[in-house]
Amino acid sequence: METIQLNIDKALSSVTKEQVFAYEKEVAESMEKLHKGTGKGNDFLGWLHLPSSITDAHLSEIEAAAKQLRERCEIVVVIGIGGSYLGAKAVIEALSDTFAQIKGNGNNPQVLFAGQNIGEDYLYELQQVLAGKQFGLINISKSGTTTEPAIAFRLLKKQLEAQVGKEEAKHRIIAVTDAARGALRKLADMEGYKTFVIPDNVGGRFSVLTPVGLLPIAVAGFDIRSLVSGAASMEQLCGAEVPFEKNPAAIYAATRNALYKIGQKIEILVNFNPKLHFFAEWWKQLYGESEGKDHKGIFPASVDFTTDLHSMGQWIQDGERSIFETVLSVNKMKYNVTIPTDEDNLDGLNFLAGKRVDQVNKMAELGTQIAHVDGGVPNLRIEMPEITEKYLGELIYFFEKACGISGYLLGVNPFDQPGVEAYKKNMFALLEKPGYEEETKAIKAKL
Ligand SMILES: O=P(O)(O)OC[C@H]1O[C@H](O)[C@H](O)[C@@H](O)[C@@H]1O
Repeated sequence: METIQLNIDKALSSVTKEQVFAYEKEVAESMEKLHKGTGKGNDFLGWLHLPSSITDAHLSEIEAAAKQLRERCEIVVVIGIGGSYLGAKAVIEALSDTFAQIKGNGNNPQVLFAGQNIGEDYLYELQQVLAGKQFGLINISKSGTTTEPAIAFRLLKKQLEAQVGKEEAKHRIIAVTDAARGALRKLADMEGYKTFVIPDNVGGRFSVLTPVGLLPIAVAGFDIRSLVSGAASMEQLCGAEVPFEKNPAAIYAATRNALYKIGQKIEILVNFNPKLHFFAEWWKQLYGESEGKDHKGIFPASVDFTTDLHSMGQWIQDGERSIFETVLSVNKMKYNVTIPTDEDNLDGLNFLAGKRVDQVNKMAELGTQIAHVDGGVPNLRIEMPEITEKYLGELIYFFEKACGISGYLLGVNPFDQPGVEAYKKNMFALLEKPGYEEETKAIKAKL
């Protein structure tokens, strides 16, 4: 059976296999911390066995709720930020027709996003798109108190109720939030919205395989069962009992930590397929929030190739040698486009006539790998047979498991994010939120 494959051969000019394998014992200890729940942040390990424990009944409930929205709505707006946004966005973008918003999307509603920014023009333009349309809302917030989605929900709830009335609006709003806490839970219970629970022990950035990701993905018309089963097969392949050298999550965690140790402090997730752009955004939150603390951590960056070879390519080839690349490589394209021959051949490209576009892309990929490795950029490669729900599920779990191991190797708590509160505190102080009087005074003195 085909699965995603990790290959670290082209990183081994910078670190030796021995340096990677020297992590075997520490990886085993990290793995034990995860599986026995004895490490830091052990109240957030609900993602570890999530794929294998999702029940058929739970998936059916999500599918039924998705069906309700699909039947009533031509547009569904998913409201959320961070972990309550990026997983669904990543999977939907990866699986969708790139031009679905122009072409239409068959029987599927358009899925749009809000609450992931505080862009006034973004919200205005979204409201204009929704005017006169049959739309619905999925409001996602684990804490139920995050400002960005709360502002978006306030606006769009009002608009929906104005367009279809309060009663119908109730059937078009679904809330995904904590079982008991937070303003969104209170509001949903008061208004009588259908709700789904984000388990207490699953942090936002690890929540894509809960209704946080599964509901929007199902609304968009994709197969959540296949996504979950891909993740479940990776749960086995990255299990605690799988030996170090055969365990892709263990090898990835060890390699990136070995590279970090020798000064490669930036990891660039590379794709050669624009559909994976938002997968990298999801990955950046996963690794950035998990590892960037105590003044430590690899900085997770991303590029889309070949696009960014024409902008960032120079830096990567020739800039400071503090980076390594992890390339997401997709074997098989969905469609077949052949380069035509041209009588005049003014562009000199007739040597490519008859070749598929992807053949050119693959040679760009190979050429880039060789150039970057020659230029001193260690290269890890993850091969994906094709972009399907199953392989995305595998990739998601692989990165989650490796992230847990890697965070423990680094010596941090991979499951908290205390640093993100600093801007919120200042923003509330500047906006003179009741209860922030002291902070307001203090921050105004700094202006
Ligand atoms: O789901 P929510 O509670 O609204 O949180 C949404 C996001 O914002 C927070 O500030 C955190 O940095 C993220 O880890 C989280 O995923």
